[in-house]
Amino acid sequence: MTILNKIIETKRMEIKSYTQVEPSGENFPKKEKLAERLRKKNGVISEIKRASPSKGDIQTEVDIVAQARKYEVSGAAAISVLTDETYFKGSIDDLQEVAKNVAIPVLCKDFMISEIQIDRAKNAGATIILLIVAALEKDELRRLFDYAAGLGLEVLVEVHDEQELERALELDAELIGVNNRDLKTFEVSLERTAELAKSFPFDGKRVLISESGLHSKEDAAFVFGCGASGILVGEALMRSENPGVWIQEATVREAIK
Ligand SMILES: O=C(O)c1ccccc1NCC(=O)[C@H](O)[C@H](O)COP(=O)(O)O
Repeated sequence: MTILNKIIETKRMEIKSYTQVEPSGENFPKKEKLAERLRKKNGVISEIKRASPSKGDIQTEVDIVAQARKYEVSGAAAISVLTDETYFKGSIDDLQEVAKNVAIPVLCKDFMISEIQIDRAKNAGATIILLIVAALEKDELRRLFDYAAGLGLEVLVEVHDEQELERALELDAELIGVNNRDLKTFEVSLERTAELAKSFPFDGKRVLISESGLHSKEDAAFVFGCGASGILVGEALMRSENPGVWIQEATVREAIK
């Protein structure tokens, strides 16, 4: 069984205990659309990642609000918050804390298989959700994509190969993420972004986001050079002594489109 299958199996169990989502009543700072931000200027989607299946604990005791503020003031395009508890030690409360305290787009990074998770994400202040093509049947993907869009959320559709890219394009997704991490072996290769960029329709509407395994400004330059408008970075920022400098160095050559 792959790690993705294992996570989805756990998720199916977990969501059984989710009850109807009551509106939180929170007033979240208004946020721009990520797609619009990335069309204007390449950027870093900066992640709050306490732990992961591939790396174990990364920074479990992090002050997430302080970390999110560092990302925001350094010019991050958006903040991604891992909300999965079992494998990533995150929570929906982490998401809500971040969304209350920043005015840039916030991605709920989880393994979505049901509308109730999307309701929870929206209620906790997310402006973007993730849908992983490999985790969903065709009709489920369409249903969840339309549901999120109907709530005014942006959807980052994650792909790993050509067939999945075709499915993302069938949805007319604007935010398409290429995950450089093989979820079967955990092997990371930025060549995955380079390969899929060859068949990516750079039409001014869709934006390509390179996800995972980016550790240096050279890595960032490589995928931006392939046509990516955004990079999604977790571990490198969480381990960095100065994540703000990391973000600025990764985007310095990308300032003008
Ligand atoms: O990070 C993992 O080990 C992982 C394993 C299985 C499924 C998903 C996983 N990560 C989720 C992510 O998408 C990453 O957190 C994100 O792309 C950032 O990656 P990185 O910069 O390599 O921390």
